[in-house]
Amino acid sequence: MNDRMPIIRLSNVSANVRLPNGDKLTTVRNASVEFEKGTSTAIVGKSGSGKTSIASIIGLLNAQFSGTLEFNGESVDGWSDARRTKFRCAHIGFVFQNYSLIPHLRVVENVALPLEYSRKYTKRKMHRRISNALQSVGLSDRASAFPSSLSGGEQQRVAIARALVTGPDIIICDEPTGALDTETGNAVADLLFDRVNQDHTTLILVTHDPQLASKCQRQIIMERGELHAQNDH
Ligand SMILES: Nc1ncnc2c1ncn2[C@@H]1O[C@H](COP(=O)(O)OP(=O)(O)OP(=O)(O)O)[C@@H](O)[C@H]1O
Repeated sequence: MNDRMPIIRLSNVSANVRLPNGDKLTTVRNASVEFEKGTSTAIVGKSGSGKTSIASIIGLLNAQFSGTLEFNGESVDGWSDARRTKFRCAHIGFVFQNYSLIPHLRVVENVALPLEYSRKYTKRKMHRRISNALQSVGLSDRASAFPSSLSGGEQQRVAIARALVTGPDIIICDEPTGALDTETGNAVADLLFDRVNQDHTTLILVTHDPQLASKCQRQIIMERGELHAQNDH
């Protein structure tokens, strides 16, 4: 891996969706941005400005876009679904606003999912990684619980454990604290920033919350699908 190269680079990325009435809506318009390894970036902007859309593209959850997306200088153009999934499992942790936990799986089984998809861990290594991930979010004692018996903050911490369990280079969070009270939200945010500070993880945070955004090294504003740099500090 070349350290001088941005870990993520978007060049002229645009995306459209087709509305039920047949009209075309541009969700991301000509976005060009780079993310350096070990940095934190907030993507802020009004509801409907395209934040989730661009996060989904960067997280390889949506392949329907034009322009170029590169990881460590390699374009994902032409990657098969299998290649995208493999890369996502190995390198990207995604935290969704609504937690997206599987309700009929216990906490431990939810956290195990990315390890199972990647198929490269022995049972023993999986067990160790899951224990460490649950410990890091303070939920070791809830491993056997089902998501419905947990509070919102606990469910979001499980979602973060699931995103962290593979030791990803990149964490993308879509409103990770949106459903949480301030104190719980701060605790969840601390977990994410710890990864940036301790492991040089690259954090991309989609948020409405100016206080959370201000904890990031850089803020980018989205307006009607366009990205605008805000500040670097
Ligand atoms: N699959 C889809 N079908 C129709 N419209 C869509 C679809 N996906 C996104 N949109 C529209 O595209 C625009 C951008 O949506 P997006 O979810 O990216 O915005 P956002 O900034 O994340 O909003 P929020 O802060 O409310 O989550 C919105 O107007 C949304 O309604």
